[in-house]
Amino acid sequence: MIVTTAELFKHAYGKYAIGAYNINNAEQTMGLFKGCMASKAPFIIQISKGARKYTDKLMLEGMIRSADTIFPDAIFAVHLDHGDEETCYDCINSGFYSSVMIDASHDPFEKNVEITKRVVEAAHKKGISVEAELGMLGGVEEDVKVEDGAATLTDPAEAEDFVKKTGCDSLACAIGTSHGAFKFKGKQSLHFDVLEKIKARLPGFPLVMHGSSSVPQDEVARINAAGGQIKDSAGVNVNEYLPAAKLGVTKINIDTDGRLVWTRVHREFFRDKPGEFDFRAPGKVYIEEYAKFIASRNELLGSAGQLDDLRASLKK
Ligand SMILES: O=C(CO)COP(=O)(O)O
Ligand SMILES: O=C[C@H](O)COP(=O)(O)O
Ligand SMILES: [Zn+2]
Ligand SMILES: [Zn+2]
Repeated sequence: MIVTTAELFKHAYGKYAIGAYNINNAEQTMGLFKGCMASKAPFIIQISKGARKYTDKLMLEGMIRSADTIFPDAIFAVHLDHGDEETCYDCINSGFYSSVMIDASHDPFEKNVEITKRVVEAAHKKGISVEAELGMLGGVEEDVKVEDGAATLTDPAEAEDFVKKTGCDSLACAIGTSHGAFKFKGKQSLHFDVLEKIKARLPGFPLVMHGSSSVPQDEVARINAAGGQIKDSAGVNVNEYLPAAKLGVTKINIDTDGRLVWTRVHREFFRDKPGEFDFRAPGKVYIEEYAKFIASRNELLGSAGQLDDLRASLKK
């Protein structure tokens, strides 16, 4: 069942975070649904602009509709990840997405407000939730690369002002994470001090953490042992997910880790079976491994086991 992110956040706020996972193909979709069903967790399917171009946006829509039929107990939102204004309107008008992200965080504050406000107006007319972003994460996004040192943490006073001015339903904040597999140099922690200040100014308001992959070092070691060359990678400490959730982070975005699972499975598979050429053989392994990974993340986010209680609360 497709619901809005606002409905998911209402149940999760202050208690646990909903995992937001990107999908691009059928194997990822199957693994995601299987993992969420095994761990009895609600979830958010994220669709990036890149994913919409990879096969076709309608292909993704078809896969998700089919998964919804195959797994009738699933409760999830369909969310556009890092949208520009035009893509937001396309998703809002599609009648399929239940949530969009307008990411104008690279524009000056007033322009970000202006653009976000327009998207909120269009989305709310159709009952669709809007995530906006303030502050700048480091690392690589689809169209932009934020150079080392250029990332800026979200200013709590600006965050309060921004939410009041735009009417957005949730806010992606920069609290020290970045996209991709190379987040930190050395050991670093999230900026819980900033998060606390944002929560104090926006009590009860759902916050979003992008760039939350943990980049498991055992996974990277296996990839490299099977011919990969991923150097100096580092991710978020998984023991910081729940403390962040208690401070109002209701959505935690994890994409890179899933790509690492894919890379490990396929590198090891073809290393060990060099004569194999049926792509379904490694594909099957990947679906099961991705499902296991998703279930393990839902446990860490606290969303595991919440499905029945959420279902009951949605009926009220
Ligand atoms: O924020 C993300 C998607 O919007 C994903 O972040 P990661 O690169 O850490 O997985
Ligand atoms: O934030 C970016 C997400 O990880 C999606 O990545 P993508 O734009 O390469 O699909
Ligand atoms: Zn951004
Ligand atoms: Zn992101």
